Amino acid sequence: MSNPEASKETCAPHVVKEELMAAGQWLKLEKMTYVDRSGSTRTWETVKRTTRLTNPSADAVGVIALLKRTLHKDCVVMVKQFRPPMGSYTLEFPAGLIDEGESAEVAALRELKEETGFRGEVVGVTPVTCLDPGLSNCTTQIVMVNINGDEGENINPTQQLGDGEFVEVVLLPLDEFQSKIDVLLKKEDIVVDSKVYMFAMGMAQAFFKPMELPVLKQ
Ligand SMILES: Nc1nc(=O)[nH]c2c1ncn2[C@H]1C[C@H](O)[C@@H](COP(=O)(O)OP(=O)(O)O)O1
Repeated sequence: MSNPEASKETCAPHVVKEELMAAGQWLKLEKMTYVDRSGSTRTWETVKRTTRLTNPSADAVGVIALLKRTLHKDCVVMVKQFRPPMGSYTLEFPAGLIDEGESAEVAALRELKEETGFRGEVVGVTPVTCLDPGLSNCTTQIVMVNINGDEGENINPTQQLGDGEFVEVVLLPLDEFQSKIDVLLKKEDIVVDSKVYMFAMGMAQAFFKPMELPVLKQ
């Protein structure tokens, strides 16, 4: 199939100018001027964090933490908190900004301990991923963590919350993750993070779809 737009392509798109429109302590709004692939100069309004680090990791980490306990189902450790930009409570993975010089793995274990009290062990990490690239250049790395729930400090976990932080820990069984989230959403005025719900749908497919294959139904 021929693409009429292809004949207009003259160059690789690139940013030529970033102009500050407004700035606060944590965020700034910029007007970015860029050249698109047809060679036309255009602008784009962009939100950026003022806290962007010089190290190569992402702005923030999200933590998929699995709590593993003897004689219990594996649970995903979630956090519920009031988020001012949403004007409501949200259901999210534990998360937070990466400090200068910190790796994503170290930041993940620190944030998990602070927000939930659990001590975990890293089992996987994503590359730097974008969050909402039409709005912002904000990035995150998602870190997979296992928690030995039979271990001393994980039996009675103690949060280490800062001033103004109010975080409720919510444990949801991994094998019913999506349905338990759906129950919470029906019961409470709460918004779920898209990463969480995508993970839940993926887990539901992984758990239940194989059983729906005709060959396994007999
Ligand atoms: N966009 C923000 N506005 C603020 O007024 N304050 C903000 C913003 N982003 C971060 N912060 C503050 C809030 C905390 O005091 C620190 C650290 O946040 P952290 O816990 O690392 O991240 P979140 O859990 O995502 O809030 O930054």
